[in-house]
Amino acid sequence: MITLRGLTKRFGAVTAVDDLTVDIAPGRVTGFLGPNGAGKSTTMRMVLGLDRPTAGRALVAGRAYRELRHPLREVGAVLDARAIHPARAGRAHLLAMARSNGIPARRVDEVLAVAGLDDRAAAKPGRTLSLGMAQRLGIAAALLGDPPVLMFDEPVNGLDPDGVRWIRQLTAGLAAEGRTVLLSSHLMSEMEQTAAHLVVIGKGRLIADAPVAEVLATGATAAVRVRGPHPEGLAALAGRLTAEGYAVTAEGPRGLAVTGATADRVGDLAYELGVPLHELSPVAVTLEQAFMRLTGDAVEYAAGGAR
Ligand SMILES: Nc1ncnc2c1ncn2[C@@H]1O[C@H](COP(=O)(O)OP(=O)(O)OP(=O)(O)O)[C@@H](O)[C@H]1O
Repeated sequence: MITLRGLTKRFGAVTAVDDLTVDIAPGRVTGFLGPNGAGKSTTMRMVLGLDRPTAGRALVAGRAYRELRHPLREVGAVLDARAIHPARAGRAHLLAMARSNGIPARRVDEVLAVAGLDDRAAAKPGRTLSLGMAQRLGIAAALLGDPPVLMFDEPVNGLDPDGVRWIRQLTAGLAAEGRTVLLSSHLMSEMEQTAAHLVVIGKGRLIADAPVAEVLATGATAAVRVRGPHPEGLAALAGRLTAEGYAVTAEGPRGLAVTGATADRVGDLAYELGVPLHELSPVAVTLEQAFMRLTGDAVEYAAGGAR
């Protein structure tokens, strides 16, 4: 279990993480979603004691990282797969880690096997590893202490389809063993098949904490297209919808696009107002749109922007 309570981190004028309170439960893969700059990495760094919270707490199994007696056995993480020793071979790196943490050397072979690194790959110096191989080595290191809590920052970044499939199977297996598994991503589509539960943040704030299906449903029912023969009737309907807090845009004189409302609600209001409709259809939104809608004005960098 990872417990965040009022977790806040400021860097000068920038509030990277803003009063985040959420529990990351064991036994399922939780996707940690948010646009670039949302504060995902900073949150993970605070869980690992690499950044100190400005306020609030980040706990693993009820304790701050620095209070953990055997940190490697409590939480494993890959924050930056490329942060590996350039000259040292993977196996030597893992052996050194094991030795300094009182973990038996045979565990190195176990985690290399789980990570799908054969003897040849494990003998290569870090700088010669592909990103996919470096990811696997990072994951092997995270698993070394057999920890009940695992955190991977953007684990799918730069992986080929086989690598993506492998990450999915691995993380599902780790969760099925009862571990807490937190994976960050800025892509909703990526998490759809990987995570069971989503924690969505934007500008450091919690936006959603719900099962994947629920988050998707929020987006999928959120747009409705309306057509009717009488522009004045549609204008009245648009006024009523706006008054109820829905976003309405005109699509020509005889059409409306309504965001945030269900087709049922729009249909009921049209009936109440006596406005005839010729079309009332939920608009299928893509996962990315559902995500953008959720994060809304919380997007710090527009799509296709910097970083
Ligand atoms: N050491 C730092 N000093 C100053 N600002 C920082 C520092 N680390 C992060 N930030 C800022 O905090 C905000 C959150 O960054 P963070 O890296 O946690 O977001 P993220 O959701 O992980 O995004 P990304 O996927 O792009 O890494 C950003 O505005 C970032 O510029």
